[in-house]
Amino acid sequence: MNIAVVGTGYVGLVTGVALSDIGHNVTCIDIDIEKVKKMKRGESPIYEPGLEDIMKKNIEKGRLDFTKCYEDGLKNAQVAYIAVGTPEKEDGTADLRFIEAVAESIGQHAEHDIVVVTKSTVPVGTNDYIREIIQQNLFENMKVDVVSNPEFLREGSAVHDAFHGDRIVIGADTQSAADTIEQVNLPFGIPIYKTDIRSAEMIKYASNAFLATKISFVNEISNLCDALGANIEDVTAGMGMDARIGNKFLNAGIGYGGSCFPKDTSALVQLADQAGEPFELLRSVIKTNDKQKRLLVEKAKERFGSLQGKTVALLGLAFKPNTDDMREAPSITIAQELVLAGANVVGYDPIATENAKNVLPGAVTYATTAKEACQNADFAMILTEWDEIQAIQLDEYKSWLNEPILFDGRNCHNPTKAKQNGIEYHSIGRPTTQQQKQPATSPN
Ligand SMILES: NC(=O)c1ccc[n+]([C@@H]2O[C@H](COP(=O)([O-])OP(=O)(O)OC[C@H]3O[C@@H](n4cnc5c(N)ncnc54)[C@H](O)[C@@H]3O)[C@@H](O)[C@H]2O)c1
Ligand SMILES: O=c1ccn([C@@H]2O[C@H](COP(=O)(O)OP(=O)(O)O[C@H]3O[C@H](CO)[C@@H](O)[C@H](O)[C@H]3O)[C@@H](O)[C@H]2O)c(=O)[nH]1
Repeated sequence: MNIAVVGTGYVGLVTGVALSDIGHNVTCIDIDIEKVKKMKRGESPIYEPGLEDIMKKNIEKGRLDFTKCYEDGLKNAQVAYIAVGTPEKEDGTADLRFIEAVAESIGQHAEHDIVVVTKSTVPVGTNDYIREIIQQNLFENMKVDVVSNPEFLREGSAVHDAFHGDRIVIGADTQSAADTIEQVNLPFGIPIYKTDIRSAEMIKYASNAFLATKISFVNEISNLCDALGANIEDVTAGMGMDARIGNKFLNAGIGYGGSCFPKDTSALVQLADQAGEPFELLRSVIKTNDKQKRLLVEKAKERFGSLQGKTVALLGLAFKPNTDDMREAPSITIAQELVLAGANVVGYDPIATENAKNVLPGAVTYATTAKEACQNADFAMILTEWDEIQAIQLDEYKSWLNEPILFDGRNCHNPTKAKQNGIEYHSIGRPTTQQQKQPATSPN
């Protein structure tokens, strides 16, 4: 099938590349001309493991192309995917201005019947709005169907997820549109779930809100473990053995970040308010997450009294491993709090440093290796569990840091081993080594 994909960010580019890899002819449209030039050369503008190889392969096979021009991109397209950003507005609602612009452009340039598929995460009801905008902009009367096809890929494993996702959700209000998009996706061999448009839109928000809730829940439990002397890893291992709970997405840490959970939880809270059904649980999830992002700095302040003049190495800056994405990374809040407390902050990330420079406070300096970040630092904080950072041996910290003090926001190391290595080790929901704790006198 001939397909246009509008927007070539993390979702659009991966979608375009994956659709071309299963045999479709794909033209990706983006307004960013520099990006388009780069992609035409087979270079990915984002860091996503495995993406560039498949991209190059399909460009060479003549199935994948890039353009800035809607007219060219839509000329032969039977299907057009919308994959532009839906960032958070100041009031927490989803900003639909990129969606509106794309819908207008599709309406203005569509030359024949077309199925428009929304991959972007959009509030319930938005696909009706998209259809309206397209129809208002059409030159002649042609058939435009809209389909909600939310995306569930995770950054860092986006290529794997595109080919091995758990489900493909297709929300349509005509059988023919649903069938067309089912046909497009059949070669992936992923289970397809068909429903109506509004339910499909809601599945996306509900899924992200549920996953965010799981993380805030486990973070609250980890803080209780800290206070009561239990170990969060043993607790989640025991919880996860219950098939109804499941053992995934139970890692306590420094809060969720990224381009999706923070904005999508806020958007759903706003949507719920507008619908007259306030979502108090989700409000608490967000509040817990904001608190959790500050936890490591609170622990450091408790340990040192004052952080004035202390040098801190931040290891890992991206919101999760295997991505260069810094959107809503907990490292932003942590670096801000540390700078505010008078600390000298040295950051290191294997991939995200250039993006970090745009969002971290100007006072932060950057190292090119973890070792360089730690040398002359009074303590280190692990913020992103990159393989490379997890692989740093405890005795290396001991030789690099001024004092062997480590705050591990991702529970990468074993507290017992840290103690054996003479490291003062603070982590999330697990015993701190080399510090006296008062035993609780009564469980009540
Ligand atoms: N990033 C993820 O992991 C992820 C996963 C699932 C769903 N989503 C959702 O997918 C959508 C896209 O997210 P993203 O992270 O890929 O966004 P992104 O910001 O990385 O990319 C958006 C792209 O759209 C382009 N663009 C903007 N306006 C345009 C226009 N008028 N015409 C053509 N191109 C235009 C931009 O230049 C940019 O390249 C969002 O709604 C997001 O919530 C994201
Ligand atoms: O047990 C866990 C799992 C994740 N996280 C954090 O949660 C955030 C999000 O992680 P993850 O979900 O792996 O990455 P994303 O790329 O943001 O993917 C989420 O957001 C996407 C955009 O909507 C969806 O498509 C995906 O299904 C959904 O997992 C990161 O900060 C992680 O560190 C935890 O703290 N503990």
